[in-house]
Amino acid sequence: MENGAAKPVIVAIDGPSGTGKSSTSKAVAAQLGLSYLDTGAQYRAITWWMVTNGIDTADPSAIAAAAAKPEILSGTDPANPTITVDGVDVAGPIREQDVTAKVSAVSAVPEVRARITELQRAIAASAVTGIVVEGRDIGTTVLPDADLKIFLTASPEARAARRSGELKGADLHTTREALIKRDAADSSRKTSPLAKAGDAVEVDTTELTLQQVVECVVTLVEEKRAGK
Ligand SMILES: Nc1ncnc2c1ncn2[C@@H]1O[C@H](COP(=O)(O)OP(=O)(O)O)[C@@H](O)[C@H]1O
Ligand SMILES: Nc1ccn([C@@H]2O[C@H](COP(=O)(O)OP(=O)(O)O)[C@@H](O)[C@H]2O)c(=O)n1
Repeated sequence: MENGAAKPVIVAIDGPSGTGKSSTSKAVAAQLGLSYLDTGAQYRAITWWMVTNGIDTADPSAIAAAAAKPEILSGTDPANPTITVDGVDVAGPIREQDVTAKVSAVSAVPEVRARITELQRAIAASAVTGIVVEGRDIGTTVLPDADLKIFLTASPEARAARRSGELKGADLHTTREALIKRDAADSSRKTSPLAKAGDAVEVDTTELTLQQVVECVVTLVEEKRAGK
């Protein structure tokens, strides 16, 4: 590139819930001076808007008809990621149980995916040094030309234990069942399901600490940058 500026690096991190996507992506982006995008937060935000505005989330045609209405903005600083809908900070409400239970149905609607995918591509294209984008379909659909694709996995037991640790008072068995149900819905939808891209590096995080996962991904990014 001109003036010796490094080409922006695009990193896609996909995988099911509780595998460590958000924590890993934020840490990798901070360490490497890259932007960070939590695409799950965008799907949660549009779901929150549907619920708040009385849209029947069991009716795909009602969701499709409203999909263009909310304005969703994501702040991409890994030290302070933000999410607003029509100017309202929804970082807290989008993690509530009701939104979590409905997000798979809303995000399965093609009109919702088209809208959010367009936003994601625009954000990635404007990242000056590069970006770490985490979700379910980043390597397969949103950014198929990403420089590096990672697919994180972990046993359902480890994932449920991590999630129940976050949700105060959450029962391990109920959390595990809810995760498995959401994985199944996300993996079986027609449009852009949760899937590992053919050229993604799979990392099983069950027995790894967060720091080990971060080091592994940072090393892979540096190797890519060095042209290895
Ligand atoms: N390798 C790991 N070992 C133990 N706990 C982890 C690991 N990676 C992430 N966590 C913890 O598990 C929880 C879920 O991680 P998160 O990054 O939100 O996963 P995801 O984005 O894939 O749903 C968080 O509390 C996080 O601190
Ligand atoms: N790229 C993405 C990211 C999330 N999603 C949807 O958004 C939901 C919430 O994603 P999330 O990353 O916040 O999930 P958790 O890791 O918080 O469990 C997922 O269960 C999917 O239904 C998606 O369809 N595509």
